[in-house]
Amino acid sequence: MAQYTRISGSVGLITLKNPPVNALSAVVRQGIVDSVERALGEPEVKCLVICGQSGKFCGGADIREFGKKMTGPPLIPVFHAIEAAAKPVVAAIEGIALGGGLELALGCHYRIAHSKAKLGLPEVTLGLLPAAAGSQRLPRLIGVPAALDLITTGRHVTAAEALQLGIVDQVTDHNTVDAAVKFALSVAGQSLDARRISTFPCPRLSNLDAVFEAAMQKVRQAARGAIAPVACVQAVRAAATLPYAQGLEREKELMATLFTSGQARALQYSFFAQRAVGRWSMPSGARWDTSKPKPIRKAAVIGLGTMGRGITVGLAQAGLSVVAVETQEKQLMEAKQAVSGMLERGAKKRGVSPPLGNISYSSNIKTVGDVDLVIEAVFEDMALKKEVFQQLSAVCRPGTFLCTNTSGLDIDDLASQTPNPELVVGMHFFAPAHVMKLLEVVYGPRSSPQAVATAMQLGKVIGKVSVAVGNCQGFVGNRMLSPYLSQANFLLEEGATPEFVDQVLEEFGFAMGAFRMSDLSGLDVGWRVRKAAGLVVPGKPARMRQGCRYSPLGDLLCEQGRFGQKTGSGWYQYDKPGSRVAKPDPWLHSFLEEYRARHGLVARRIDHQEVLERCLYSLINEGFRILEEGIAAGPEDIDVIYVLGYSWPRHRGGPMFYADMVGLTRVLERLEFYHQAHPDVPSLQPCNLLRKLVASGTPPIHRWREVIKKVHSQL
Ligand SMILES: CCCCCCCCCCCCC/C=C/C(=O)SCCNC(=O)CCNC(=O)[C@H](O)C(C)(C)COP(=O)(O)OP(=O)(O)OC[C@H]1O[C@@H](n2cnc3c(N)ncnc32)[C@H](O)[C@@H]1OP(=O)(O)O
Repeated sequence: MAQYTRISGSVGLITLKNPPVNALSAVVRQGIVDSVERALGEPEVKCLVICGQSGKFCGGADIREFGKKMTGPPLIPVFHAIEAAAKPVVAAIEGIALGGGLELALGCHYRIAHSKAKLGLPEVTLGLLPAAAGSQRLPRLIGVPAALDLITTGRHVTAAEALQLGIVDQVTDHNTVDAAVKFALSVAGQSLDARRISTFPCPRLSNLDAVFEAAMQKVRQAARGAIAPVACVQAVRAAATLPYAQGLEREKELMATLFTSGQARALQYSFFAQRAVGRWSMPSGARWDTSKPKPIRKAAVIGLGTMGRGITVGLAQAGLSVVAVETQEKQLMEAKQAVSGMLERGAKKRGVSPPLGNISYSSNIKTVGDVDLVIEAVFEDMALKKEVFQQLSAVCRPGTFLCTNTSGLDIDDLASQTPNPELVVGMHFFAPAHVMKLLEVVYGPRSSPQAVATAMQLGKVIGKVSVAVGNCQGFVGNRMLSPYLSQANFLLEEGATPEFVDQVLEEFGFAMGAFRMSDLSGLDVGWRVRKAAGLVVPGKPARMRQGCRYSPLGDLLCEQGRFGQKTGSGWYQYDKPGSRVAKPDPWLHSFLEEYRARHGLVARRIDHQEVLERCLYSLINEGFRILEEGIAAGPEDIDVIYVLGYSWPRHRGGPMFYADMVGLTRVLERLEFYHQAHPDVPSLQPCNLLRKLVASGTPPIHRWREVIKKVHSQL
């Protein structure tokens, strides 16, 4: 709702009340209309102030209303009524003014912001554009280049930047509503002719075409197929070239296309999924709301390689006290320098001082005796990790949580090295660990709910989106990647090239195709895992292992020392080791031809559809297996992992959302088709849960949990 009160005798105060972020629901919109009408009708009222309850101005349109039948007054006429008012209206911006919230403020005659407030038009991140006249008012207020930047990126700006850009008129460190009331009284009675943004001409640009061409090129490059950023540029162009009323028409037309698009649905699903993963549950019934985390004040990181350094930076930046341990003196010195450099660069960016004093370095593992939690980040080798866990069990005080940063090793096996396996969880960070948002928190069968709650809470403290998953080979992300990469390899055997496979996957929206990504991560990583699993038989490049089809192509490249970017060659060639520019490699093409000839394989023409379906549907099929086994609690967990950790295009929601969009019946049919053609590839065999979902009438994704529950109860 919106509450109307009178303060200081002559000020009408409208307070938006719709927790948690005062979103502009139908009731709130109606409340604003009624309050404005009332204030304008009261002769004693000289001016109005609009604010939000609980220190939050407004988080924008109510996203939960999208996709439902629209009721209540639409936003544009509401904002026009405010702008047309004959009495000054001042927005008192505390906390947030985002999307429709900022558009509401732009409809007001003046804007006063608290110094800690954040403002922005993030609609593009939801697959939309600021279609409550934001795309038309903002360029008129701050000029085209700055408006293009804010609207196409959706970034939030601080109150200080908003003041500099001219979005707000004043910034205060004190009570914002008081400041706004004082300000409103000071301007009451003055002419409002120069305060109605819709009447402003858009600031002229001499190089208008060049500015818009450059903006379009920039968003097309960054968008990887997303349509909203392109529409945002088009809407701002309308503001720059058309009268306001016509610009609004164009804004509406562009919004109509976006509003009902699959991309908007995917991005809005992603928004809620990212928040839903915090409400984790385990198959035992333990849940986020019944498991209390222990506060972590002091943590230790063991092993200061690339991952350990990033984790140390993340912990120190979040204000924790960190003991950073590396037993090799030379490596310790290098790590200290690297960590300090990262902290200094990060602090410079944020305009704060680097938290160097939060870290103490040591080459002795015995120095971790008084910490609350340890994150072991030594080399990915089970024997080494076990040794470290045994040492930690001896030196840590009772109750210390022992976490391992691993991308796929057995958490339970490691837990068995300690007398308190309930205190052990996996924390799978993604490189670079201080930058990437994703954290897989992996619980073993003996991990206690409190250990999981503590790791999830710690993830939140250090700014990660944490997803709780069960223990299995590769956990969720890497386990699903395995059939995807296998299919990519099989396609090469059958006649495709790495360039073609990557092109198809990149056109789908991945930042990198399977082969460019493998070259970046290092081909030796998978080679080591396959060796440990007994799949690599030197000198035996046969195409079957343990009764299933196997492609030894990656192993053969590794045997030649082709580990990817770091060695200057892999699936592609590079100018020098470490170079990032992948070039097609004639050597690789002849190698593939010889390989096919040696195995009696005849290259055939493979089309886009086959590449996409075989790579993606096998990955999705593994996702259904993961849900069936209870390794992930719901499809949102998998989708968040893929969007944040594996560059799955956000505007496609994630693999499970994509399956829902394609249609489960279609996915099932195509998997059956490919499995018939390749009966020796078990990952193409449709899993039970997928069949069950189709048999139960292909419910929409938000109802899959009901079917999953039934499957689990029958196990
Ligand atoms: C057929 C043709 C039709 C064509 C035309 C139709 C047009 C009709 C529509 C016109 C509208 C156009 C223009 C306006 C559009 C918008 O305003 S879109 C929304 C823009 N706003 C945002 O994107 C802000 C989103 N929110 C956030 O970024 C963050 O939530 C936050 C505000 C910064 C707060 O962050 P934090 O404190 O970390 O809390 P969270 O956990 O993120 O959120 C707390 C809960 O609040 C829920 N929530 C947040 N924002 C909204 C919202 N705008 N609407 C509804 N709910 C919101 C969030 O989901 C959390 O709840 P839970 O999910 O239950 O945890």
